[in-house]
Amino acid sequence: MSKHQGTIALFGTSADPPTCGHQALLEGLLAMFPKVATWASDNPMKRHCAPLENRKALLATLVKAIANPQLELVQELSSPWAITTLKLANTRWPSNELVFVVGSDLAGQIPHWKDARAVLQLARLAIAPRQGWPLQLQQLEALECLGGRIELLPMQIPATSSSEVRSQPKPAQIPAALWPLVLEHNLYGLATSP
Ligand SMILES: Nc1ncnc2c1ncn2[C@@H]1O[C@H](COP(=O)(O)OP(=O)(O)OP(=O)(O)O)[C@@H](O)[C@H]1O
Ligand SMILES: O=C(O)c1ccc[n+]([C@@H]2O[C@H](COP(=O)([O-])O)[C@@H](O)[C@H]2O)c1
Repeated sequence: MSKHQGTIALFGTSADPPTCGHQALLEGLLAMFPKVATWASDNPMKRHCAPLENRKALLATLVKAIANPQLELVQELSSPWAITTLKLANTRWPSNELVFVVGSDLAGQIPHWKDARAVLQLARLAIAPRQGWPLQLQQLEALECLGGRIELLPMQIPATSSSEVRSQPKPAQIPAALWPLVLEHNLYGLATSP
């Protein structure tokens, strides 16, 4: 029996915009978990560029392009607060084990999230490696001190970042399937980039 049988991987993202890194992360999760749920959310620690409606549409397009029945956009889970998302997810899937997935750049900030201890109680935490953000022992210890049950995901994800795409056009970091929407709504200045 696979150790992840019955587990649902939860992956929330600002998706401002989704990059090839988000795509690789979702595809990596699909190889490991029987079900993956994703949604676009606002982040209380960030100022977003595109409205949530546009970011949701971009992520929905990426999900459609990945075309795997194990992957679902569950936008109803969207909240700036992980605690709210996890309460909704537990109500929706009361019998499944839940794993909240983040990149290693977020490991250090999770103890400062709203109701961090409760967040770590409601789901296990899976950490995907992000290039340039090596996990530090103190970060893992701080999470474990709060009751975190942590899994490190063996994945290789390209070093893309949404903020890099926003600060300078980086067409190669945008998944091919997103281009029609990006051009239609003239998002991120990419319509006019060379
Ligand atoms: N290239 C990547 N490698 C590993 N993890 C990633 C990568 N891109 C995003 N993530 C993870 O995916 C989740 C959603 O990230 P988000 O949508 O904020 O993208 P981002 O590139 O980090 O955005 P920004 O640059 O605006 O901070 C976070 O948990 C983040 O750590
Ligand atoms: O709960 C919090 O305090 C909190 C603070 C920052 C980020 N989050 C969540 O972290 C996930 C990833 O956010 P982001 O912006 O890195 O894509 C997303 O689901 C956010 O709602 C949650």
